[in-house]
Amino acid sequence: MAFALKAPVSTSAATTTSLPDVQDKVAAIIADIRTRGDQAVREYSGKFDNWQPESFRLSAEQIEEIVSRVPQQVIGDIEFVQRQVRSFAERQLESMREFEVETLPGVHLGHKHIPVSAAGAYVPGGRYPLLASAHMTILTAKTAGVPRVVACTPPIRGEVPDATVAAMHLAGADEIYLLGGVQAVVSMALGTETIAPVDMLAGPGNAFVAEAKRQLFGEIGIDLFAGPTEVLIVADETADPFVVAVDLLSQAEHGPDSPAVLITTSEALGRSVIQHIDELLPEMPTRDNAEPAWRDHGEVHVVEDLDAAYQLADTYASEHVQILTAQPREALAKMRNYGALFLGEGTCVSYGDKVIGTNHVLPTRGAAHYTGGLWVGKYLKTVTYQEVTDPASSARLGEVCGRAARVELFEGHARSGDVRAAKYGGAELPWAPDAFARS
Ligand SMILES: NC(=O)c1ccc[n+]([C@@H]2O[C@H](COP(=O)([O-])OP(=O)(O)OC[C@H]3O[C@@H](n4cnc5c(N)ncnc54)[C@H](O)[C@@H]3O)[C@@H](O)[C@H]2O)c1
Ligand SMILES: [Zn+2]
Repeated sequence: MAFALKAPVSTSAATTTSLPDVQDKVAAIIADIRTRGDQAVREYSGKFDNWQPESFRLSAEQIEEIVSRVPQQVIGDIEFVQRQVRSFAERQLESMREFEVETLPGVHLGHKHIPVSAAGAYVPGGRYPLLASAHMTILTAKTAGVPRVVACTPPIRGEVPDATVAAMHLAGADEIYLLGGVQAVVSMALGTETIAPVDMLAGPGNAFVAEAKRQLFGEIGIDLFAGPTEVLIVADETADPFVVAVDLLSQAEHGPDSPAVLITTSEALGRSVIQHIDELLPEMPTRDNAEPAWRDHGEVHVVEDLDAAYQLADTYASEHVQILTAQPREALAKMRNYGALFLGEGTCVSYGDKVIGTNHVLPTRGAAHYTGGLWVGKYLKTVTYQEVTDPASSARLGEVCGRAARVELFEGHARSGDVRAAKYGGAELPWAPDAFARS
C-alpha cells in the first residue's frame, strides 16, 4: 500500500556519491595545486572566496585578538558544548580496549591503538559559520591523542568568522588557517611551501570538499564521506506534525542539495506536515536554501506499518534519522543503516548538530551502508604485535608454517618456519643439513 505524497524532483543528490562535474573540477584543482603549491592555493582562495591575506595562518596574537572580540555568552556556550563532546569522546576512547591474548603456551598476540601523528580538520564555513564542526573534528582528534592538529576554515563573505576561530582555538587546534574549500583540503593533505602535510583529514563540507577528500584518499587517510546534510524522519500517527515539519526544515536549510525525507504510517500526518511546511517556508530567513532543498529533494512516503517504514528508511541509509513514534527505542533493534539515530521528540538533529555531544560529522549519500560517523577511533591506528616466548610453541608453529607455505609454493617463507622447527624442536633441515652445530 506504500505510496508517495511528495516525490523528489531530482534524486541525483541522494543516490550518487559524487557528481561528474564536481569530480572533474576538483581533480583539476588538485592537479594544479600539486604542481604550483602556494601560488595556486592563493589564486583559488582569491577566485572562490575573494580572500588573499598576507598569511593564511593566524598568528597567536591574531587568534587572541579574535577570541577577545567574541561575546562572553558565546564563549560560555562553546565551552558547554565542548564539555559535552569531550565527555562522550572520552567514554568512547575508554571503550576501545587494548588487549593481549595467549593463544598457545607462550604465544602472545596483542592489539593496541596509536593516534596518527598529524590530523587536518576541515571546519566548513561557506554559507554558515559552522563552529560546532570545530568541536567535532579538533576536540575529538585531541581526545584521541593526536599531537598535531591543523585546522582550516574559510572566511565568510570576506570576513573572519570570529566565533568559529574561537571554537577552533578552545578545541585545541595547533595551527589555524583561514582557508576554505578544495584549496584547504589539498594544502593540508599534500602540504605546500608553508603548510606541512598531515596523515589524515576529517570534517564535513560541501560537495567540493567531500569530493576532494575522496580523491585524496589513499595518499592520506580520511574520516569518511561527509557531504551535504540529509535528514529522514520516521513518524507514526502519534507524532506532532508541526514538530515534524520544523525538524525537516531544520536540515533542509543546510543547502539546496540537502534531502529531507518523511516516512510515515499515517497519511493524515503526511498531509498535515506538507501543509505546515508550505506555511513555514516563505517566512524562513534561510529559505534560499530550504525552499529548493524541499522542492527538489523533499519526499513524503506513506507505508503500511512501522516495519515497512524501517525497511524503507534503511534503503536510504540517511545521515540523520529521527524516530517520532510511540515506541522510538524499537528502531535501535530494527534499523541498520544510518549515521545517527535520534529517538523520540525530546531530542532532534539540531541537538546532535550543535549541543548534545555525539559527533555530527556523519556519512552521507549512502555511505552509512558501510560506515558510522567520526569518532575518536577514526584517529587511531589499531595495530597488532606478537611474541613467542616458548621454544616448543615456536617449533610447532614452524612445522605448520613450513607445510602451509609450501602449499602456496613459497619456499622462502617455508624455510623461516623450518629453521625454528629445527633449532627449537630438533627437526631435520634437508635443504641445509649442516646449518646448526648440534651435539
Ligand atoms: N555530513 C556531515 O556530517 C555534515 C555536517 C555539517 C555540515 N555538512 C555540510 O557541510 C556543507 C557546508 O557547505 P558550505 O558551502 O557552507 O561550506 P564549505 O566550507 O564546505 O565550502 C565552502 C568552500 O567551497 C568552495 N567553493 C564554493 N563554490 C565552489 C566552486 N564552484 N568550485 C570550487 N569550490 C567552490 C569555496 O572555496 C569555499 O571556501 C553543507 O553542505 C552541509 O550540509 C555536513
Ligand atoms: Zn544540521
